Amino acid sequence: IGGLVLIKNPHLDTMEEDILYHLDLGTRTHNLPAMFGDIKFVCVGGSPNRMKAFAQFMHKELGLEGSGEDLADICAGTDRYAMYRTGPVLSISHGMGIPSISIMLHELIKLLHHAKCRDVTIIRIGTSGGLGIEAGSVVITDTAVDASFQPRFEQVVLGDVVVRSTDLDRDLAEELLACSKEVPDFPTLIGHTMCTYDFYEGQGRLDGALCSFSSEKKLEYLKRAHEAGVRNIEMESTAFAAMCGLCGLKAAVVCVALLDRLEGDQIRAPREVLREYQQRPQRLIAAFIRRRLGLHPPAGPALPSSN
Ligand SMILES: O=P(O)(O)O[C@@H]1C[C@H](O)[C@@H](CO)O1
Ligand SMILES: O=c1cc[nH]c(=O)[nH]1
Repeated sequence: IGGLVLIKNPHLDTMEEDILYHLDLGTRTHNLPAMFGDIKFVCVGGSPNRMKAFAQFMHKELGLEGSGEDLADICAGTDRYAMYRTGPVLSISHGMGIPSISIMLHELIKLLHHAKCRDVTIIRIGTSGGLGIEAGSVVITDTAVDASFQPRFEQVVLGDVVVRSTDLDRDLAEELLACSKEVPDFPTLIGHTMCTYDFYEGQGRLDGALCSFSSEKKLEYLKRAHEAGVRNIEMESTAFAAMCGLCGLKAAVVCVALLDRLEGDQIRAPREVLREYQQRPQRLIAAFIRRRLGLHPPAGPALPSSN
């Protein structure tokens, strides 16, 4: 049925109650359609403070009443994830890495299903390591690939490896690129995003507690990734693309590059610079949501708060 979230689990219908444990929500304890039925945009990102700042920023960008400073954490009963809503926008943290985002997405997707949400667009706003691009550039992912540059997400289910595809919505990526013209003070590009299971060895870094390869091997790997079309590296996009795609959600990944990995491993930019980088995907997505809602022209030079 048009626009509804598809749940690919026949067991769910037989359950009298569904407890979304890590979100501290449930079908018996909460009226999910009343709380979330009108949500149209879901934004996710690793850090709880970033997602709070994004919700507060969106509150202002949507011209809603009040400062937005007092938005409450809907998942306050648990400290696994943080969730905020303002207008039709839901903002949720997912922690670091595939296991963490995948638990959150199982429960979030069921939440959107129980709430009978329709036509939801979901966007990951994250940070990443760039590949051959200037620090501070924003990458809109066309294809999420694994550490062998393949567009697949492998999950072990009952001891067997299940392979899922990682397609993202092409039109949405193009629409986001078009919106980037409204925030011209940083470069935005479309490219492949490589998703790994680790920040250090898994991303070819020489500066972890363990390292089993030479700096020549590292550069050879990163250059191969670049030749395969990879423009940035992070740790959630394949699982995010696979799960959202299977459940019929239009999904996008928009990450800022904190450094160029062809130039180094350590993130050396001052905290203030990193904070401003983190705001870039938020500003692009705010422009996108405003445009979708017909709130033209863009608001003044507002910035998300510093998280
Ligand atoms: O959304 P975030 O900034 O958490 O995304 C990337 C990938 C990992 O979660 C983390 C590593 O620093 O940043
Ligand atoms: O290099 C980086 C920076 C942020 N996040 C990553 O996963 N890698």
